[in-house]
Amino acid sequence: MSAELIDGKAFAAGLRARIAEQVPAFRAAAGRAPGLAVVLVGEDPASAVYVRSKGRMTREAGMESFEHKLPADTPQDDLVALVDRLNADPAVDGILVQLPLPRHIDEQAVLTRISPDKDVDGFHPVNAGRLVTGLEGFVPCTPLGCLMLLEDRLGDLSGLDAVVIGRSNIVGKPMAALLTAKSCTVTLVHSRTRNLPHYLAHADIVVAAVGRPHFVQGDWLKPGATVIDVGINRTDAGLVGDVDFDSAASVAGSITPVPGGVGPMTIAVLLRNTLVAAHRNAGVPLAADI
Ligand SMILES: Nc1nc(=O)c2c([nH]1)NC[C@@H]1CN(c3ccc(C(=O)N[C@@H](CCC(=O)O)C(=O)O)cc3)C=[N+]21
Ligand SMILES: [Mg+2]
Repeated sequence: MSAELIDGKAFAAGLRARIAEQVPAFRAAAGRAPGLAVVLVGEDPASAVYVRSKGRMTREAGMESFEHKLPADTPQDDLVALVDRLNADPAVDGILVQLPLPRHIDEQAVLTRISPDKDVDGFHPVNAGRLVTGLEGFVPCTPLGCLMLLEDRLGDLSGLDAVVIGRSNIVGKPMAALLTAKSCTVTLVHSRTRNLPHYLAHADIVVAAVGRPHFVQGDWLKPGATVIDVGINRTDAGLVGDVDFDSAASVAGSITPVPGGVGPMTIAVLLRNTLVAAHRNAGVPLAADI
């Protein structure tokens, strides 16, 4: 191992502390706390763990957490009706509907129902459009967290070659848009890409979001590259990323671990987006950029 570790867990703790520092000013100006509503449908144990830690960290930051747990067989209309009530509730600044949803529910029908101004996940097509056109909106938490780690490590990203692996709406596509906005030369590769190592050989930045354990090999990387591993794969050996950590760490300049890398950033950015939403929704300017 010669790469430096990018400590996402520590960075996320610092970000949450900076958010918590700004909450009292919002409370004083608005007369209420910023509020985040989290909706969980069904009993998926991993989802239940995430939702619990989101609630705890929301409260630790001084914000209000509204948790809605619905049975797995909840009709889509009931879920949509709940989203409508949360859209109309002035105590709720951000709404997160935990994914994946049970199979009988049309995910897009639910996500597009969330008011774009409360869409702290940044999954609504209006916010996706705002991101690619450079308008103010909400950016999905995982790619924004990756960008924060990259800028902390590398400073100005302008002119760097970036390869994003994976083209999901949640990570790959918004990540490519963010890096493009930061003037990187971005290549988006995916499962149908021929000769993936060809593209990686030139990449100063690699963001891996493929959902395949240990997929990215160290000998594909440019020596000194900065590697961000978005993968959360549960295997018999525990939680592993999309990057083959041991081989990658001997070639990369710096690399995020799994766990302790991108995952904690996702929740910290969710709190950041919620604080930003609260200020926008209440018409209270934010004192400092976070
Ligand atoms: N509407 C919605 N928004 C999401 O942002 C969302 C979602 N649905 N569904 C599930 C995925 C997954 N996700 C993670 C959040 C934190 C960690 C995290 O904190 N991971 C820790 C360890 C977790 C563990 O040990 O299991 C780490 O990587 O160090 C991981 C994954 C948010 N998601
Ligand atoms: Mg793919």
